[in-house]
Amino acid sequence: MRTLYLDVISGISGDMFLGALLDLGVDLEAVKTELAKLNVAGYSLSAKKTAQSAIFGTSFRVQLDHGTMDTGFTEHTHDHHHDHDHDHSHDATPYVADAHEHTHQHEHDHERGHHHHHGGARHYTEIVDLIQSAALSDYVKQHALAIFKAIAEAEAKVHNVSMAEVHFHEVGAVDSIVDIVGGCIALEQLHVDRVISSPLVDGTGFITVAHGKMPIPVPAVMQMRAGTSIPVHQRDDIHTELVTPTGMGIVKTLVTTFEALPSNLTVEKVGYGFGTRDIGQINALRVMLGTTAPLSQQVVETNADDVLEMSANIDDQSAESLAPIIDRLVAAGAYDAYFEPIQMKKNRPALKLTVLANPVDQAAMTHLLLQHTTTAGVRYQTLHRTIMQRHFSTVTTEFGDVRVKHLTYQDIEKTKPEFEDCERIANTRGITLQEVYRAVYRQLDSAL
Ligand SMILES: O=C([S-])c1cc(C(=O)S)c[n+]([C@@H]2O[C@H](COP(=O)(O)O)[C@@H](O)[C@H]2O)c1
Ligand code: NI
Repeated sequence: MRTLYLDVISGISGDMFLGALLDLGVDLEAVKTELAKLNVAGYSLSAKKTAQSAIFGTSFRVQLDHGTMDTGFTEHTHDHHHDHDHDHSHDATPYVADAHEHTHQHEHDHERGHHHHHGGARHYTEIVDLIQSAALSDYVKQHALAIFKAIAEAEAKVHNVSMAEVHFHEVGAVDSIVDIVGGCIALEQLHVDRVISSPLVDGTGFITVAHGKMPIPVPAVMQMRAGTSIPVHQRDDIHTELVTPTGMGIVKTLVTTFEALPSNLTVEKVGYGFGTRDIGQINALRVMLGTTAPLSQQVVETNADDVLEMSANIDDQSAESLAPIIDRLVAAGAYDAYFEPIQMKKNRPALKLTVLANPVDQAAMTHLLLQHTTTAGVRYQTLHRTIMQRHFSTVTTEFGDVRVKHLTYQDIEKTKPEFEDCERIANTRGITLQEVYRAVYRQLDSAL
């Protein structure tokens, strides 16, 4: 299963997220090509390879063209570094107050005595239309819309307005659209099956935006935590915002579990997406891209371990809608998952779902169980077990290479050709599975 792990060492914003994915190798030109399918113009993107604390990563920025914003307004050029860089007090995001009350504090406007106008503001509903009508993939549309919805719901609640009244003013609108839609495009290109995250880190204190001083976590971020158990650790030595509303919207929508880097994840790549502000330490979102090999193909060096057994009795869900949970649990790393027919209270024929998993995956498995079944609770017990050590070798036969599993316990040894390899060869060569097995054992015997 292809996994993206967010290591939120110093917060997360929209451009840190996209920067980190670009750092993993996503092609910026390909992202630009997809973004061009949106009816948004007047911006350019840059992704610079740069260093912080001698660590190289990617600094991704959205730059609005001078006087060519898609809004038709030609007020100012704004190189928009909203993440972690609010000294200029430019509130870039969801903006909900009456436009005429909002005085833009950007220096260009101050110099020219401009009152910021919001003729270019985009309502949440317009952004939804913009995304829905674009020729983007369903994956990108669904995920981007879900992120915008999470942010707009939080903004609506914080400012006590309806969703339809939430609007993103011109700079913030382009920036958020590019960060969010671009992030989803990048994610699709990485073919990620799941996104998991470390607990989040935010700062403390207050930041100044156009509306005044906002407590950290900023209200929209705090609101998005309502009804969730998203873990956030606040650093009392960092007095600025590290998690922006866009960053939290991305996390809330995409992340399925918050946990330490899974022990069975084979990390293929590490990427860093930089924020702009100097926070006295590396200011980056670190991401790891990796895969979890099927359990039967993992090396085991021990003869004993603990296994978590989880179960739930279910009497009110159709067999049809229950069945997919097994594949989801196994894809997320469960050793096994299965149903047993049972008889429940009120004479109801029902199913008992049992999951065997690594104890470190308890949170992830629980989340999947509660999300995809009707059960209101899950039972746990930790079991001790004896297991055979497991190693692998590759045997070359006249039909092709076959992986072989070697199991050992004290004086006991077992050897088993990998079923998937034998099955593939049997199918492509038009021979029986037995013929492939025999060819493998001939090679093993001749090596003795
Ligand atoms: O403009 C508004 S209404 C606004 C509200 C909030 C709330 O938390 S409510 C926060 N902000 C700040 O704007 C910038 C940009 O955020 P991005 O999500 O675009 O990265 C950030 O400092 C927010 O805290 C603005
Ligand atoms: Ni403004």
